[in-house]
Amino acid sequence: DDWQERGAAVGVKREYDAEGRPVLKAVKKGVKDFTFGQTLGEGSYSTVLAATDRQSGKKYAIKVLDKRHIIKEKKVKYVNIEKDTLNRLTDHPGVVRLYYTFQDERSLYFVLDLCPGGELLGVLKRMSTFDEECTRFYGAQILDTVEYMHSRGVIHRDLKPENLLLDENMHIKVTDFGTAKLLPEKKNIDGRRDFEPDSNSEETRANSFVGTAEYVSPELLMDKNACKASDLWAFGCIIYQLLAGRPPFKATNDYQTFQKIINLDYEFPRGFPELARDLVERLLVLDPQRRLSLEHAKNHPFFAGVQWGRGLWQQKAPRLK
Ligand SMILES: Nc1ncnc2c1ncn2[C@@H]1O[C@H](COP(=O)(O)OP(=O)(O)OP(=O)(O)O)[C@@H](O)[C@H]1O
Ligand SMILES: O=C(O)[C@@H]1CCC(=O)N(CCc2ccc(Cl)cc2)[C@H]1c1ccccc1Cl
Repeated sequence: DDWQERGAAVGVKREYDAEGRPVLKAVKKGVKDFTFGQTLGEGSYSTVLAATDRQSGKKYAIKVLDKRHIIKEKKVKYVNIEKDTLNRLTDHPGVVRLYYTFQDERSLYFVLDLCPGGELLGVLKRMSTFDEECTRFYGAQILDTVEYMHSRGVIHRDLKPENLLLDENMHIKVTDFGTAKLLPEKKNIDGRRDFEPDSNSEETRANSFVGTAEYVSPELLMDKNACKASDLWAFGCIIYQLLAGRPPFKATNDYQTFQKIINLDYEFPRGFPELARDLVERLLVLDPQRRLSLEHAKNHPFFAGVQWGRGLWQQKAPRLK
């Protein structure tokens, strides 16, 4: 249907003019502030559309969620987790930025960074495998972003090439935070916000969410709790997949994939680069306590020469060959 017909500027602020008469001022964006373009993709509960802010001309991706469907499928919790997580991850180039949210009677709207490069999975499928230089660049951008998320008390829990989008410079943008784990915030006396250290606290145990079979960590399968190291396990699977063209643990059904994971049943294809193999072997460790930490992964020889921090995000993405 015509998107223009929907919704209205939803937030209003009551102000008073010189004569004390109430003036209603639209303070937020609404559907009418955007011109909607092509459908970029569909999720289980969402449609993502390209859109242009009519006033600034800036292009965005707007994720539209159908309220009735979300309520029917009991996914209201995920909507709030996605919003709260995106509101916590506001200043890193590797995270899809949430600019506005608004709603109308039928839908919720998330105005996000537009990622014209699509999913890293799509690029990998077209290339079949990445060479070491591309794997190093994209691996470093992913790791840099995971470090930022963890520093903000966010465990992604579903890292995979489908959730790694590419922006107009073919740089990484991590997305899909509806299933993230938000570590509780500690109240500091000086108002600084930091987060409880990663703990296998009771509530994590209670979590029923399991990520995508090929990337789920053994600890999540064995005793239900995800920790920051679970994202490093998924990272190891992604590095393997970029170089091998397929994930390390892949079977005909999820149950058999889980069996391979808990038995660490995988092998490297012939010709898999030695340094990358060493990195993957130190990440795909069953015991999360013995798994390579994020800091050690950044310092692994495979990433020798990588400029971490701002420099990583200013350089040109390597040509995918
Ligand atoms: N910011 C974005 N820019 C460009 N394309 C996007 C953006 N966000 C999502 N997409 C595309 O839209 C599709 C739907 O994304 P969405 O996050 O709504 O659902 P999903 O997470 O892929 O599916 P599910 O909800 O079932 O996990 C994705 O496949 C993705 O390719
Ligand atoms: O948390 C917020 O930012 C507001 C608060 C006010 C509000 O009503 N909403 C929508 C709440 C909501 C969530 C899920 C469904 Cl299915 C319906 C309504 C929230 C909201 C508005 C727009 C987009 C997302 C959300 Cl969660």
